[in-house]
Amino acid sequence: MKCVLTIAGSDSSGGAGIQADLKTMTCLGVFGMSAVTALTAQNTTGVRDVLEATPEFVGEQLDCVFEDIRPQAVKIGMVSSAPIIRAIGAKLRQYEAENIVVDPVMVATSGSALMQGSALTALMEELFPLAAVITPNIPEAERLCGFAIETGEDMLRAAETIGKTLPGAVLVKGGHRTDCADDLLWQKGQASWFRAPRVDNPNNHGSGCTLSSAIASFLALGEDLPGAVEKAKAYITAAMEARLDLGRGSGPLWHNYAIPEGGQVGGKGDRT
Ligand SMILES: Nc1ncnc2c1ncn2[C@@H]1O[C@H](COP(=O)(O)OP(=O)(O)O)[C@@H](O)[C@H]1O
Ligand SMILES: Cc1ncc(COP(=O)(O)O)c(N)n1
Repeated sequence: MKCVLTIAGSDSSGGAGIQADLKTMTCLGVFGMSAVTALTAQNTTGVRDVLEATPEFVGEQLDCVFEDIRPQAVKIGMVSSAPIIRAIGAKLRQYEAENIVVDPVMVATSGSALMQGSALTALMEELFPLAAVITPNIPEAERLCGFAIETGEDMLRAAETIGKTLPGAVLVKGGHRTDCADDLLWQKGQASWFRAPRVDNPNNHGSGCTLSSAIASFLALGEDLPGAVEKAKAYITAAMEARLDLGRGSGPLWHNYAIPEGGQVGGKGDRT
């Protein structure tokens, strides 16, 4: 069994954060584990409140996981403060964690800030150097490269600018474009596009969380990075095409689209 750890925030509405990560991992056939950095009181319309874990408690969760069940990949999502980020960096170095995917979550789709302003420098200094890949969306990539991104050409320049500062790779996600949903991977000086038509579905709550945990899952299963991105992209496109429509705001994806209606176990079981 391949095991994957998510280090992220909890989303009470179940579509993003830890909940999206564990659903994704389960659907992709790996054993999911979690270290919770913060509780959020949120739903599809927005984030109402955030309660951070202490850095010490985040560290304790990581000790418990690594001392017992070693993950073959780690996904990092919402990490809201510099002390929490430093605690995570120290533990991941101590345990020589591998296949680390960092989703630099800054602002929720609904517009609420999920990271303190002062935490970005810590994220860049402590966690980016450990990452096999970082996965900024367009607004996050704009903050990292310092210029506006509108076209594919801009994405290429941004990926190159950000990629040059990293030992690992960068995947600039195209979910915020209006003409397509193409993502761009920049790895070792080489660019690869992962293209997909835009799915006409306003429900994209948790799409970045889902993509990054799918990449981590496929890395744990033995794919190389381009292979993991390709399979993760196919998974998220299908989960979006399944057109779940829940909540009053931007709703969640249907992670379980490949599981038969009624569930895999029990569900519509025949009773004779
Ligand atoms: N409407 C859409 N149609 C198809 N793919 C999409 C759509 N919106 C987002 N995606 C894909 O979802 C993934 C997450 O991207 P994005 O929504 O930009 O991340 P974030 O949630 O961090 O803002 C990417 O692979 C992106 O291309
Ligand atoms: C706890 C938590 N983590 C991350 C996100 C970002 O979600 P999205 O993928 O929609 O940007 C979120 N809304 N809540």
